[in-house]
Amino acid sequence: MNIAILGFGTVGSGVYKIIQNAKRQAQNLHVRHILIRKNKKPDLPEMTDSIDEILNDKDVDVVVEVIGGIEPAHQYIVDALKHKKHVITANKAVIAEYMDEFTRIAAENDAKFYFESSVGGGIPWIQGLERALRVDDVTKIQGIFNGTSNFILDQMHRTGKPFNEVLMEAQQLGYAEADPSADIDGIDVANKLCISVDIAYDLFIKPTAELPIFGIRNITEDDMTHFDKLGMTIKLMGKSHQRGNEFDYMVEPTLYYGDTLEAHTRDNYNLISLIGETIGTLKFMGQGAGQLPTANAVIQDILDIYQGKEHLKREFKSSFKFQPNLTKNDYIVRSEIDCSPLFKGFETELRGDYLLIHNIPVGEMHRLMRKVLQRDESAFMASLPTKKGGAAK
Ligand SMILES: NC(=O)C1=CN([C@@H]2O[C@H](COP(=O)(O)OP(=O)(O)OC[C@H]3O[C@@H](n4cnc5c(N)ncnc54)[C@H](OP(=O)(O)O)[C@@H]3O)[C@@H](O)[C@H]2O)C=CC1
Ligand SMILES: N[C@@H](CC=O)C(=O)O
Repeated sequence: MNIAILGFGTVGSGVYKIIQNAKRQAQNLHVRHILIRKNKKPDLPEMTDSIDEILNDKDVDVVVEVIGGIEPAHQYIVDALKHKKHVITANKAVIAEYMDEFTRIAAENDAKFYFESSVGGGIPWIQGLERALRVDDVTKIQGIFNGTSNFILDQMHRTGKPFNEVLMEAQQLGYAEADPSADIDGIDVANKLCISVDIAYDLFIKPTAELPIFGIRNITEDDMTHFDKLGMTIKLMGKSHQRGNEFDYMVEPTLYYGDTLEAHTRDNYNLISLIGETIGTLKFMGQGAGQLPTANAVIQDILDIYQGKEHLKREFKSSFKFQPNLTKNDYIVRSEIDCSPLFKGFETELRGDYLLIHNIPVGEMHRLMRKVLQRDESAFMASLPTKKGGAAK
């Protein structure tokens, strides 16, 4: 099977490396072209800066898009599918934005569009979710979806190193996005949750600014110490629930007690869970970022095509409505301003530098927190865990 790799960075070079050292079924794969930027000096005989050379090469079976970003990645994927080439991508930003278009064009051209590596890096999450959906409705998805933010929070927690130092380490290790604000502001989790929700509920939701998304940019070493004293560990989570004809969606820092799997998810690892009617809770864990785990998932998709393994069909026809206030949580807020008047309709409690807000609808919490941020751009919030039926105090 002949492959063209678009983009030769962390993931692209990982795919090349695995195929060059091929073992087992990967021995059936051959890299025919590697697209590099215009005017960049090619270091390998497979390198070209001409996308047309790749699109017009009848012997290319699969195009692997790992350039990242929206354009030209979007155009290259569309063009490759229209040239009847199968497309594999790890680019969650472009999938979250154009999943419906890619799915339609792939079907019209009898081509496959697979993207296992885009959510959870090396974890077979999409495969697991699609498999669960063969039998069950999935009523809840929640996960640590971002390796960089998990690495940052875990390192801060275990070593006490400052945020910026561990962010730099994550960048050096190849975990972070080209613009790491996507990792720390929750945008990358938002994209991955959109992709998961699209598949789980068979609808198409784009990662817009109106969705409840709050990242970890503002967490401080003092916050970490405070949470530690409470016996809790903080994780950046993506969550969605489906009830009746409605679903919710949120990205937010979340506190976990030390005896949970989430609290024990370290380094660049991700932990993604689903709840299905008959299967109950299923958890998927593995390296959510990094060269070889991600490249491994790309290769798995290519091998699925090689073996003629079909993935789940998507029609995006479900009538579920987005309801930001479907679920309620307790939250902890740190701000330099007195923000309790903003939350006056809810039960609140002042604990030192932190305000606890009880039983507030999630959408409302995120809406009010945006108001807090307008007056104090360093404010931070996290949702609190429930344990044995009760809210954390
Ligand atoms: N790194 C990871 O752990 C994971 C990454 N992903 C996703 O995979 C994709 C690739 O990520 P990653 O490999 O880390 O990113 P990198 O930035 O390391 O690699 C991207 C490569 O594409 C090249 N490139 C950019 N634009 C063009 C263009 N127009 N034509 C040709 N080449 C181009 C870049 O060149 P230059 O260096 O000159 O900019 C760079 O070599 C992203 O969508 C990312 O979100 C998904 C899961 C995990
Ligand atoms: N930047 C991403 C890369 C993988 O998706 C992350 O850190 O998870």
